[in-house]
Amino acid sequence: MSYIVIKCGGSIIERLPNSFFQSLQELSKREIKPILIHGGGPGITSLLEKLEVETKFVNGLRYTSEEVLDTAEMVLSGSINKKLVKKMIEHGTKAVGISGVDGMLLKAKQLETTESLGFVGEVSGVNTELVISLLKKDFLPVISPIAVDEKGQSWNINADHAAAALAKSLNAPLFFITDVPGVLKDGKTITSLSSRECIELIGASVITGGMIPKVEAVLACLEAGIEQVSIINGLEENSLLRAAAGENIGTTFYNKEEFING
Ligand SMILES: Nc1ncnc2c1ncn2[C@@H]1O[C@H](COP(=O)(O)OP(=O)(O)O)[C@@H](O)[C@H]1O
Ligand SMILES: CC(=O)N[C@@H](CCC(=O)OP(=O)(O)O)C(=O)O
Repeated sequence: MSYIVIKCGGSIIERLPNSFFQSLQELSKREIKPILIHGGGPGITSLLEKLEVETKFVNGLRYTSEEVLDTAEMVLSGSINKKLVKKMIEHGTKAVGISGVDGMLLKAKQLETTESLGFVGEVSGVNTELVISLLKKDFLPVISPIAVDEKGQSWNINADHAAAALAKSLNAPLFFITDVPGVLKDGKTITSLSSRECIELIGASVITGGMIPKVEAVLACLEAGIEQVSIINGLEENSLLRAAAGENIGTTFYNKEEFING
């Protein structure tokens, strides 16, 4: 069985066109099986504001205290995960929502960074058996990026990082669905990028904020030999189906240097 991993960003979850869910339904009937992993950063921020808990980001990653962790888990594994599953059911898809905690789907350890980020983790293992068993029964897994360690401690994983770990463990192409048409420079979409160019664009502060973990995730995938990673606009009608059909939309990252501009 072969797979594609689709990561849907919190930036657009509330605004996804119906064609996105129709595309997932269409893809789920094909031989290459889709798996959806989602974020929900704006939803977490909005609940934290209501709770009057301060929140800050360091290079696109949220500083996660115990209180922030509880809120993130509630929003990601609760409301957002179920909202997506219900939308997919409405479109005829057999969707099953699970968090990275369930069945230790995403095993975590603390993310090592220069500045401590609290309960921000990185994925140290993926229970691919669980994902594959759902797919074999024709369920489409919808995964939230809260992970767990052997002590039963939850960890907040940036959804882009979690998507890369999942794609790497399944050796699957990865599509990031977000609110911009791809990586932008001077207002224009860069259609293809190499690893070297990505690092340069981060260094030059062209890539900032939430685009940093996305590009870090891309680099991890390319390093692991994933054939194709793309960042595409979820607001564009049928963007997912078009990208899955090989159309060159958004920004595509290839691990073969000969396909790369510049
Ligand atoms: N060079 C860039 N090109 C495109 N977007 C960028 C760039 N640098 C920073 N960004 C920001 O990254 C955002 C996407 O990241 P994020 O908000 O985390 O999305 P998502 O929730 O889909 O993961 C864009 O909306 C944009 O504000
Ligand atoms: C550690 C970290 O940053 N976790 C993210 C998890 C959600 C996420 O990544 O959502 P998006 O895809 O919408 O950005 C957060 O707390 O916002």
